[in-house]
Amino acid sequence: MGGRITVLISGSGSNLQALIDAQKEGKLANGEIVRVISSSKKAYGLTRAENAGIPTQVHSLYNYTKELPKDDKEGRKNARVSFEQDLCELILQNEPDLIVCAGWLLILGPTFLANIGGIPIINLHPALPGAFDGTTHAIEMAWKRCQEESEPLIAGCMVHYVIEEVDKGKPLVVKELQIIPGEETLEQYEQRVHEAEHIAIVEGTVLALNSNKKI
Ligand SMILES: Nc1nc2c(c(=O)[nH]1)N[C@@H](CN(C=O)c1ccc(C(=O)N[C@@H](CCC(=O)O)C(=O)O)cc1)CN2
Ligand SMILES: NCC(=O)N[C@@H]1O[C@H](COP(=O)([O-])[O-])[C@@H](O)[C@H]1O
Repeated sequence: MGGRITVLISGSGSNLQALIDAQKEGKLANGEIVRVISSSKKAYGLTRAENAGIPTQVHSLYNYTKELPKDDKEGRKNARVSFEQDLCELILQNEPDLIVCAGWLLILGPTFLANIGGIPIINLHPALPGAFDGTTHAIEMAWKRCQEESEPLIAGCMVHYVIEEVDKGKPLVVKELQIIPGEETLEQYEQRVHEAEHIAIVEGTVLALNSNKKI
């Protein structure tokens, strides 16, 4: 039962907090968050993890690229490979059974996916399958599309398995939300999405842990 979970974040960590709270309340299928890794040293999610007594680590791509000229494409490509190799080593230290991207704002490239030892990875995305894939601005894009088209839009969020093609992995949890043009501000819709995300991230993590056990 259960499983060791490493959570990847980049920002405020409200979805990490939902996982921490679920673990405390015994609602994470006996899963244990063993480490939180942030791509940004400024991420408030680091504070949330530290407050919960969870080991943290900052792993910043900037540290690998800051000395490189902006137009050094080859150098930046090699730096990203090194970043991903080191990220794999970092994660594998904790021998997790599951990796959860909870607002991790970097694409996990082939180097990472080839060296992570087949550990399942799931991601939270604030859009429905096939809508606004590959973006970090899906909430705003969905709301604006609805206003522009002046038609109700079914949007929402999902938790999906991570594969090389961004946001194209098999969905685990889908939460649909209807946006009515002119009925709510972007901020109000965003709040509804985040509320749905906080439920979806826990449901998706539990499903992934239980699916692991079947192997
Ligand atoms: N191989 C995969 N990697 C990631 C996936 C995935 O499905 N497959 N999900 C993403 C999360 N995500 C959307 O849900 C996402 C994250 C980041 C980006 C992106 O374009 N990142 C840029 C940097 C953007 C920035 O710095 O603002 C980049 O990595 O160069 C798109 C979608 C997690 N990774
Ligand atoms: N494409 C990835 C993406 O847009 N992820 C989004 O980042 C936010 C993280 O919030 P949090 O740091 O408060 O958990 C969430 O809205 C999540 O869906």
